[in-house]
Amino acid sequence: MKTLISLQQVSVEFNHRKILSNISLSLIPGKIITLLGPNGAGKSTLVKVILGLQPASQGKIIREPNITIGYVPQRIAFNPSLPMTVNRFMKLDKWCSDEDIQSTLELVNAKHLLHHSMQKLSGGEMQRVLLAQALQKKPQLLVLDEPTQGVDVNGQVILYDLIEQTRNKLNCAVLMVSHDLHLVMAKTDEVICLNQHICCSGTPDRVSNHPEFISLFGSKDLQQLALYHHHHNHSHDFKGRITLNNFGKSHD
Ligand SMILES: Nc1ncnc2c1ncn2[C@@H]1O[C@H](COP(=O)(O)OP(=O)(O)OP(=O)(O)O)[C@@H](O)[C@H]1O
Repeated sequence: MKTLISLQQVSVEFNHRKILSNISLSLIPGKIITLLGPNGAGKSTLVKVILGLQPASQGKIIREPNITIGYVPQRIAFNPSLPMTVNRFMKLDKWCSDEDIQSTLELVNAKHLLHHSMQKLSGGEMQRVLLAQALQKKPQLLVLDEPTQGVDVNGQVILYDLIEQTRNKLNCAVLMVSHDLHLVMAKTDEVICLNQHICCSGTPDRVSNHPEFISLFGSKDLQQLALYHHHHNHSHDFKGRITLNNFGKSHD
C-alpha cells in the first residue's frame, strides 16, 4: 500500500533543546493513527512537522507529491465584531458550490447549521463544522489536533464515529491527537504514545497490554485521562535527553 508521508528518525530541536527524538512513522490511506502523550510531549510539534510547517533538525521526511491535507485545529477564534455564517466560512479556503457545501455539512450532520453564525456555535457544532471544512477538499490525509476539545461525552462519541465514517468513505489516512483514550481506542488502528520519543506504539490491543501503558492508564479513572501523568522506566532531563532510572532501558 502506498505511503502518503513517512518520517524516518526525525528529530526537532528548539534552541538546542530536543523536543522530538528519532520519530519514525508512516501515514497510509485508510489507517487511523492516534497520538497520545502528556502536555509538552511534542504532539503539536509532530503534527506541524507532518503538515510541513516545522522543519526537522534531523532525519528524513518523504511525502507523496501534491497530497491533499485537511486539517482540523483544536479551536479557532472568531472576531465577534465580524459576523460570519457557516456558509461563508465553508467558502473561505476554496470556492465550492452551495450543493457541495450542503452535502459536506450533511456528512457531519451539520446541514441545519448552514446559515448559523460561527460565533454562536456550541463546542460540538463548531468541531463538526471545522471537520466539514477540512473534508471539503476530499483530503487524502486528515489531521485533527484534539478534535473533541470543549465537546461533551455524547458529542465526542459522535465526532469519533464521524471521523471513522469519513475514513471509510474517503479511504483517507487519519492522524489525530487525542486525550480521550477510552473513546479513541475503539476507533483507531494504531496508537503512538509520545513523550519526546515514541515510548510505545501499535494496535490498541497491543498498546493497552503494554506494561508502560497499563502503568499509565490502568489504575486511573478514565474520565481523568486528560490530566494523566506519564510514568516511564526513564526520565527526561531539562534538555530533553533521556536519563534511565533503576530498571529502565533507553528508548532514544
Ligand atoms: N516554536 C517553539 N520554540 C520553542 N519551544 C517550542 C516551540 N514550539 C513548542 N515548543 C516547546 O516544545 C515542547 C512541546 O510542545 P508541543 O506543543 O509540541 O507539545 P504538546 O504535546 O502538543 O503539548 P500539549 O498537550 O500541552 O498541547 C514544549 O515544551 C513547548 O514549549
